[in-house]
Amino acid sequence: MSPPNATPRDRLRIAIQKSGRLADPARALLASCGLSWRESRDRLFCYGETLPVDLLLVRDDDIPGLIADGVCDLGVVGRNVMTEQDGERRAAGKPTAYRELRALGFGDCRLALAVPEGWEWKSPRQLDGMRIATSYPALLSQWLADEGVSAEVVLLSGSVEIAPRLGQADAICDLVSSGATLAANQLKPVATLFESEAVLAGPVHEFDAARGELASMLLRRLDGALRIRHSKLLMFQAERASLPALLPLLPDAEAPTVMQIDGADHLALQALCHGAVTWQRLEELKRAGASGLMVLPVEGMLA
Ligand SMILES: Nc1ncnc2c1ncn2[C@@H]1O[C@H](COP(=O)(O)OP(=O)(O)OP(=O)(O)O)[C@@H](O)[C@H]1O
Ligand SMILES: O=P(O)(O)OC[C@H]1O[C@H](OP(=O)(O)OP(=O)(O)O)[C@H](O)[C@@H]1O
Ligand SMILES: [Mg+2]
Repeated sequence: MSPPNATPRDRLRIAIQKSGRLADPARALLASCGLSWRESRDRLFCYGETLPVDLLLVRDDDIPGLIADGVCDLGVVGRNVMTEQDGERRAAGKPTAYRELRALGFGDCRLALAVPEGWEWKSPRQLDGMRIATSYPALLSQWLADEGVSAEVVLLSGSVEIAPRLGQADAICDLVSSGATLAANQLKPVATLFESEAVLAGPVHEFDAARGELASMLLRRLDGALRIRHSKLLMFQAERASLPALLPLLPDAEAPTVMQIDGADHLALQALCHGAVTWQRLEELKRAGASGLMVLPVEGMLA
């Protein structure tokens, strides 16, 4: 069932971050699915040219709500934001309104609990009666409940790491990637509450026929794009006798295509490798009997 205020549309609308960490990779990924757009003057809306798939450029925090309200059909957002807002909705007695359709492999980070470096950390029970600053109250409260800890959650919308130095909180719970921000604020991570990356989010209900077809096509293209994102096509020649030495060097390759040339023993091979094809790997293949090695980028793939 569609949300009540979803207006009938035959175009698909995807919400992405206007500016920030997820903005460029989200756009690049959708462009690699063959989408292109004409941007409005205010840079808030992009009209799909190659396909009827438009973009809405917004704050990342607004994306789950736009999907819940049926204003957008899909969104690219951090799993952290989606899950936090789902927790907040459920705490307010509202039903789940969106779900993760695909993990997108960028925007990796984790939600961690961090304490002042001088603390001797033993267990979450040390947090009993303490104040913890966070922008993720639902995820933190759930973790505290699971750990049986009774602590005060201090809600901050940003610059959470500074809260202990300002005396606003004893510990913090925030996103961590390199750990540099924690270190700069004399904090150390002691527990990971949640692992995150960017995801494609969609509604819990099915789309109507027209948008359903568009969404299915987009997901098929997206799967192809995600699969080949780090892939290379490797081409080379070898004697048949070298195959037992060569094949173990291609553990990440799909079954290679093997063609005979110049009689039965001289072969041409091509293999789609999903891992890194480094110089070192090429040199190992050469030592194992490969010649005429060529590495080609892969532009697209449809299974
Ligand atoms: N340090 C980080 N490293 C990697 N990914 C991160 C990091 N911090 C956040 N992210 C991911 O990127 C998302 C967007 O982060 P960003 O800092 O751009 O958001 P924001 O400041 O809330 O932006 P907006 O203005 O859209 O509200 C986060 O929700 C998270 O999923
Ligand atoms: O572990 P690190 O690599 O240091 O990254 C962690 C920091 O990145 C994010 O903030 P951001 O830089 O987006 O600034 P913000 O305060 O505007 O969210 C997050 O809120 C942390 O503060
Ligand atoms: Mg935000």
